[in-house]
Amino acid sequence: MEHPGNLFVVAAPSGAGKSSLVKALRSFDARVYPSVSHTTRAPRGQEKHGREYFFASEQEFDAMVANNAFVEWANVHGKRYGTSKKGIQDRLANGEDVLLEIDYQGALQVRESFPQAVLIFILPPSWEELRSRLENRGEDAPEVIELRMKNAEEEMAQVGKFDFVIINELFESALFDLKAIIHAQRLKYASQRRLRGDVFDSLNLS
Ligand SMILES: Nc1ncnc2c1ncn2[C@@H]1O[C@H](COP(=O)(O)OP(=O)(O)OP(=O)(O)O)[C@@H](O)[C@H]1O
Ligand SMILES: Nc1nc2c(ncn2[C@@H]2O[C@H](COP(=O)(O)O)[C@@H](O)[C@H]2O)c(=O)[nH]1
Repeated sequence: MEHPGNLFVVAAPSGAGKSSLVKALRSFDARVYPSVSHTTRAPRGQEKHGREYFFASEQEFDAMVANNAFVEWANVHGKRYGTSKKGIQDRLANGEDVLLEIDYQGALQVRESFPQAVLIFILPPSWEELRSRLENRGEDAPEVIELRMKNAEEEMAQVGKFDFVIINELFESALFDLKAIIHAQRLKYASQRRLRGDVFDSLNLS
């Protein structure tokens, strides 16, 4: 589907640091809109409905699937997560840049509907560091951490299907890489033509 906004998809195993990177990115770049997903998992800590996620019951999620309301959805770590069409289509159509923070299954589904989406994978620097980040975050029970570490093997095996890979070792360096990818995408001909059509027109460029 063609649309004027850029669509960025960031995937990573749980704990690699994608939420932290996207949050930091937003403090520099208000032009990129992070989509809020629906999930059947329970809220953690300070999470608020409509801010981190729309928390849905299994029945509510089933109804959205039946109504074809999702661009993508997947089972991740035993719960369901999905990106609603409503949340992103209008923004993209209005020329806004949208960023999805989702798992690899969802990312590959998004590519089917939006072939021009930019798929970015975040890797941790090591297995030890991934475990230590999950443990130090202090949000998940030990059995949940074990499940996420186990699932990370399958997730990381998908890295070659992505357009860009960022290794999140030093946070500032990974953030720089993320900003660079977004900036490069915005500098592409089609994006510039959409944003700066007046300049192209005045230069008599088509
Ligand atoms: N470069 C880094 N160095 C050290 N710690 C980091 C780095 N990046 C993120 N962290 C920390 O690692 C933990 C996990 O990060 P975060 O919650 O952003 O991961 P995530 O990939 O979004 O996980 P999930 O998919 O479960 O939401 C957090 O406590 C965060 O502060
Ligand atoms: N396919 C999708 N995956 C999603 C979506 N929203 C989040 N996620 C991924 O789920 C896991 C776990 O997240 P957590 O908040 O419970 O730690 C993580 O990999 C997210 O990226 C979505 O809409 N679709």
